Amino acid sequence: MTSPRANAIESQDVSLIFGENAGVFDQTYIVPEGTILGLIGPSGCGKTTTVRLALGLYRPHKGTIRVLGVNPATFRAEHQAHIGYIPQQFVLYPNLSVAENAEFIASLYGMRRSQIRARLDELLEFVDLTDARHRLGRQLSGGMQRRLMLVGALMHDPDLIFADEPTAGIDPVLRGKFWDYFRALRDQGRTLLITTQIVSEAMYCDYVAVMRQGRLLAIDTPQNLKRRALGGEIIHLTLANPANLAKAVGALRRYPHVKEVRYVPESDRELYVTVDDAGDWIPDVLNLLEDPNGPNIVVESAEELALTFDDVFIRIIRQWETQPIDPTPTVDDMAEKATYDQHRAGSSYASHPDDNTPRR
Ligand SMILES: Nc1ncnc2c1ncn2[C@@H]1O[C@H](COP(=O)(O)OP(=O)(O)OP(=O)(O)O)[C@@H](O)[C@H]1O
Repeated sequence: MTSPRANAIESQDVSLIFGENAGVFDQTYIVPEGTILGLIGPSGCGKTTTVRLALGLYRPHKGTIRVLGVNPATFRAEHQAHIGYIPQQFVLYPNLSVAENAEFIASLYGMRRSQIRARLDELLEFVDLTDARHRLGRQLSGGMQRRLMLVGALMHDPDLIFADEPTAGIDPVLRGKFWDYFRALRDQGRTLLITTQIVSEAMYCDYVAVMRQGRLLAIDTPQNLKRRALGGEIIHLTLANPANLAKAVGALRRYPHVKEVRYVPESDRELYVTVDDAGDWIPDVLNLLEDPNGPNIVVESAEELALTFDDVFIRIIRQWETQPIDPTPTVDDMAEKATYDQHRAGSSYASHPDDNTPRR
């Protein structure tokens, strides 16, 4: 068995309270090294505050936070050298070229000219800005400015990258490209914490934290969040003959692996059937219904109901509003669950010596 990766970020019971429902409350989460955590929630839910706490720009009123093994409130230049940050409000020098803007940022990290030149060529290529390297900041489109900010955040080759709503207000094609960049950085072994209000971006993340009113409502893999929100996965069944609907419901409700059977509104021959894993159970459900010695029902189609992340998030928020849910993963996808739980178990928040030595 491979040993779990270390955690780039460990936050335990962290609160920073600006006012009633303003700030962050009892935040417990981890970000394993080499993964992307997406922090998703509406405006004002506390995403930027979460990032600022991890950067050491804010100190918590309560709880502990460790970033690359260190309390971020005590970060020194040697720690910051491992961290890249794309803030929500970015600054570009309008009269400097693309290359000069990036060089200026790199010089703040004390990089040498030869290092800067090699790194800049590589990064401009990475974000398709090579042809624009001599263009002035004020001549760049909004999308080019964003890509230049990414270059600036990566110049000093950080291990851990924070990006605060990097895809806000940009077109879907460029948004997709940004997620390609982020996943490529993840594949190089870097860790990313990315905030967004765009719920569908959850699918690009390894782990997703759903935030509302300063609280983390749920943290898990995108697939597991779907399962938790729905109580499993849903098979959408269409029968050939409406006359068999009641018989099918009876047979399915007696089947131990079926968790729930619901009628599809305004249809006389369709059903939603909740199971643990739709892919695994569709053949069994078909065999059960079509058994000539049993119900003998002809099924016209059976497929997994593809719900969007918007549906999933609405359900998570509704569940939280009616009965606050445990934010820890409770899932049955063993591989993914084991990974996240191993990281959690391995993070002994209370036992960290309060040292100030960067881990890498
Ligand atoms: N320095 C501060 N002083 C007082 N209140 C603050 C401060 N910073 C943030 N807040 C409040 O805390 C809450 C969370 O703000 P935060 O900026 O973290 O949210 P957000 O999810 O990043 O929002 P957005 O998506 O609009 O950037 C908001 O109600 C905000 O008004």
